[in-house]
Amino acid sequence: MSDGELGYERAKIAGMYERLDREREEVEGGLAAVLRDAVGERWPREVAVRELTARRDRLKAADHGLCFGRIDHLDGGRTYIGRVGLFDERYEPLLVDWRAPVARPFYTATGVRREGISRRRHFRTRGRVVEGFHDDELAGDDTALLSALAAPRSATMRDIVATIRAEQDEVIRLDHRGVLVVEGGPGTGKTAVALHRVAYLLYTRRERLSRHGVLVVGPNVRFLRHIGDVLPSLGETDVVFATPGELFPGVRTTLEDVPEVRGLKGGLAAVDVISEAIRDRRELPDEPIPIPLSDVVVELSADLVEVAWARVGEVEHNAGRELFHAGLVDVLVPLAVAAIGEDWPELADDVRRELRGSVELGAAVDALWPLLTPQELLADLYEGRCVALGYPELYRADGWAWTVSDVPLLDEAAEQLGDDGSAGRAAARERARRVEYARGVLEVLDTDPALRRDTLRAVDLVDAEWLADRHEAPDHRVLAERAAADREWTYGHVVVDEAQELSEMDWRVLMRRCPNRSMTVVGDLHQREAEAGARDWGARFAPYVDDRWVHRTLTVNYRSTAEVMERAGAALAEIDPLAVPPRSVRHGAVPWEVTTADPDAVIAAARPDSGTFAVISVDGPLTPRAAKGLEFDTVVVVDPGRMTAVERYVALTRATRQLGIVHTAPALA
Ligand SMILES: Nc1ncnc2c1ncn2[C@@H]1O[C@H](COP(=O)(O)OP(=O)(O)OP(=O)(O)O)[C@@H](O)[C@H]1O
Repeated sequence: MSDGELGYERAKIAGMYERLDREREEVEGGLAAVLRDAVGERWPREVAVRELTARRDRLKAADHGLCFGRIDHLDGGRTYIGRVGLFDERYEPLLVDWRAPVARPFYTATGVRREGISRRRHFRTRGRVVEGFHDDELAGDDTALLSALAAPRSATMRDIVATIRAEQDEVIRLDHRGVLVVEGGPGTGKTAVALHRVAYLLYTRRERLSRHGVLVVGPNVRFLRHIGDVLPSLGETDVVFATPGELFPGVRTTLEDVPEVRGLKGGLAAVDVISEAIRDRRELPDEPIPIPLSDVVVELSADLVEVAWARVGEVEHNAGRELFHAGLVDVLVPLAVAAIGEDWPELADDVRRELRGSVELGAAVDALWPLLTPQELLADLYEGRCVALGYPELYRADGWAWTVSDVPLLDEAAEQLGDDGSAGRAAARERARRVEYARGVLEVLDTDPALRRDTLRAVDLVDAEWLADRHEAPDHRVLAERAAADREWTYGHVVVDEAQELSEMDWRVLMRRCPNRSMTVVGDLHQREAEAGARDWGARFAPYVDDRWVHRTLTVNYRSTAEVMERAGAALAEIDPLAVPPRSVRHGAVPWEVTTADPDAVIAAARPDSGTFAVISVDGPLTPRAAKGLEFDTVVVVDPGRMTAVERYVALTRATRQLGIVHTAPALA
């Protein structure tokens, strides 16, 4: 990036901002003129006001990162790409809206399919100033690939658009609307490919995806940080990144259960455990509960409660409370009428009304059929109820200390509990109140004698509902924030990385979040550590999509050298003697291996002056589990003999350049 070129781009983009400001002034002027216009027809005026307001808001929003990219066409032409389209005075395009067809190669061209462009330029801006840019030269040959692979890695993954290979390109563009499983050994680019597929889909299916967003699920926060830079650099922001421990709004956890409990919570039997726990919260009274009415006291016995239970039928627990309440009223009315011993026509109706409003009966409903949140249900289950229900292994002293495997159970509980409808009723009441207020405002304006009949009146331009909605505080959060905070949000596409680790219960959550089943699932069954994880993709997806899922394999390793992969081969053979390791495209240093009583000294000596470095051992600092999906230029693996075969395979396949192995010898006495 030369200074001259940067200066050129700065001037170019400053010119776009000038044009943007001018256009904004024009739109503001136009809007003011329409609002002043007292003679035009009502509807055309209203349409003009709405259109100009929308255009003004769009131009305002474009201020932030107005122009973010440029593509150079093979015929020598250039196109600048940004948030809105702008023309110069001669109607030549100055900036092209990113949604226009001509902008497509910015998102979809790769080294394999250049789509008529030779270069893609990404601008980095702060406010209105261009701070710098970087280029993807779409050379499409192996020199570019090999130099990219040989370059030292940083803490975050870069995008690989410039050097994508044919088998990867096919996956990125695959036109399959359902579940796509991408499998491949370590370093085959599964993660990189899944992220580029997101960028591609965000472009080609933008209608749907810009409304619903995309969810990317990765194994841990460090991994999400590692990959988080790839998508924004491809120009996309409607994406929520989450670990499985973050999929239930309001709960964020990285705590883990012991493997035995993880297994129990991960299997489908957990669905029944939740149902049992809910049923167990519906109580029968030990003693009859007295319900005083004005003329008599009736008693609510266990038998009567059972009759009311039976009337509720199959509904979600919280929604069932209202039916239970109504059922109790039904069974108590004849009892009360009989106890009063008189009979006049309105008596039953009076008693019914009184029972409905009875504080004592309301309290009885709360005690016998309590309103429950998912958190209350599970905490109570873990803190003791689990023992009585026959699941003592679920016991923990602090029921609220959430673990990652609790998240799908909380979600399941939320589904089975449902809501009691109060939030919806409150929202409807609030909107009705706002509309009523707006109607009042309009009436005041309309009857103002100062306004003559032939001048434009407020009611000519707006109605009460429009006015009410306009004054509702707008939700300024970007899609990703709104989606992440809403348990019932459904995404247009879901990407799952390290998918072999997810349990059956995790998949239930993800399928709920993605009812259209548009998913990119990447993983490697040979790297599965979790007991409740996947052994077979078909079995995982059959309950949701039968056999209508598609499988692709990536076979080339872009991370580790042939020498590193050869050393990792024994661990793979232990996991699966028939497995074929991915083929490396590079050669490099042979891994070193030492046995020592002083591993710290060896590790200190192995630390390179530059490049990323990690020490992987079962005791940390980086465990094999936490190292999943990550990579470093130099890796030292300590005591692989203390690891399971899968942990060893994961640990030994993290290095891009140099691998060292340290075995700790017992210190001499
Ligand atoms: N076509 C490519 N050009 C340049 N680099 C590539 C290409 N494909 C993959 N890479 C690089 O190879 C490395 C490994 O990719 P990635 O992490 O996506 O692999 P993975 O299959 O997800 O591995 P793991 O199973 O270990 O998680 C990354 O640094 C990625 O940028």
